[in-house]
Amino acid sequence: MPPAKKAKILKPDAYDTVKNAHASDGSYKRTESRFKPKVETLELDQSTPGRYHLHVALACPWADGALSVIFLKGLEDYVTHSVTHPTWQRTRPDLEGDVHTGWVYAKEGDKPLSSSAGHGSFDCDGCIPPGGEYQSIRDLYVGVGEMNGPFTTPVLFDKQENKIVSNESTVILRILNDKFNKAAKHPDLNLYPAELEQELQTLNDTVVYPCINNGVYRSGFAKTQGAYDTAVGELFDALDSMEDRLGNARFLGGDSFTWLDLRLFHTLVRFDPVYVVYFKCNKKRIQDYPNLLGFVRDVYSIEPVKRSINMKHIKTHYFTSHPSLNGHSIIPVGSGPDLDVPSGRGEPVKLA
Ligand SMILES: N[C@@H](CCC(=O)N[C@@H](CS)C(=O)NCC(=O)O)C(=O)O
Repeated sequence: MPPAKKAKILKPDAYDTVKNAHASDGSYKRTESRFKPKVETLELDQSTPGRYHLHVALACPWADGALSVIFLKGLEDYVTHSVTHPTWQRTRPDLEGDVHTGWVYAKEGDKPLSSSAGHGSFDCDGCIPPGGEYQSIRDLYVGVGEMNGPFTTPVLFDKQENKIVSNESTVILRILNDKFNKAAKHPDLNLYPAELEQELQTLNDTVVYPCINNGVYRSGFAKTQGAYDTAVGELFDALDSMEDRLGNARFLGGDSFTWLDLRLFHTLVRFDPVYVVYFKCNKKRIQDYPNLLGFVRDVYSIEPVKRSINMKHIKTHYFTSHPSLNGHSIIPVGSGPDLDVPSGRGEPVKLA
């Protein structure tokens, strides 16, 4: 048998997509999503199972949050989903000069993939291809005429019309909560209680999104010391304030679990295993915040949320996808606190 071909080792920077989206002061600027329909006026089909499909990277907090809502609402038979390989790959490996790397599809049992710089070997466990001709998330965007990236997950896709319904997680969450209740097994579960709408939106817009959800990325992708110092300072101020808030209430809006808890959870559950090390968010760990740790355990105890968490995909993605941050794709040993223990914050969580 001929010897297995050795992967070619590339220069770390050559295949790295964490190169775009920075301001002149070195701070990270996330690109706005392009498909943000107004949910109130959106008309969606509620009687054709499988028409809508969610493309998910399980490592991605935004996409994984959307998958949690599919499970929470009992929509898995109506809105199908697929799961990418965790390690970013060149999406046009045969095209010389096209150095884009991003999410690609594989199926369980396929041969493991190396990082785009040629290091390591990462299996395809948990990958679910979407069927059809899509090899990557880029293919999906290109298929609807969107030639320029970023080619992000989540994407809610309408297979009948061959179009992207939305690629913005906040919009997709609201769609899944509001728009498929005839098909949902749990139509009464409402993650957007009207009486909390304004309060939660303000808390999101001023603290949770900019300083925490996006704050970890602003810290980790900063290209100057000043940009990093600002981002990490705002991040830990925000975590301190959430620690205080969750000392007085079980969830951000009080007794009931909402979309904003889900958004906060998906960042916190990745914090100790990934962001502390990878994004240099090491002033404190979630483990050092009793209320935040209890909150993460409470949310993780909600079975449909837990079902959406795949720690192997989470760790593999971050540590193997950006050669300029972790050239040899070594995955650190820690996986964060044990989440399978009672939070000590009262009765087991029950959803309304
Ligand atoms: N605003 C978007 C952000 C989505 C996003 O940035 N997803 C990342 C993964 S966590 C991605 O797919 N990045 C691919 C790339 O930048 O090439 C949302 O919340 O849906």
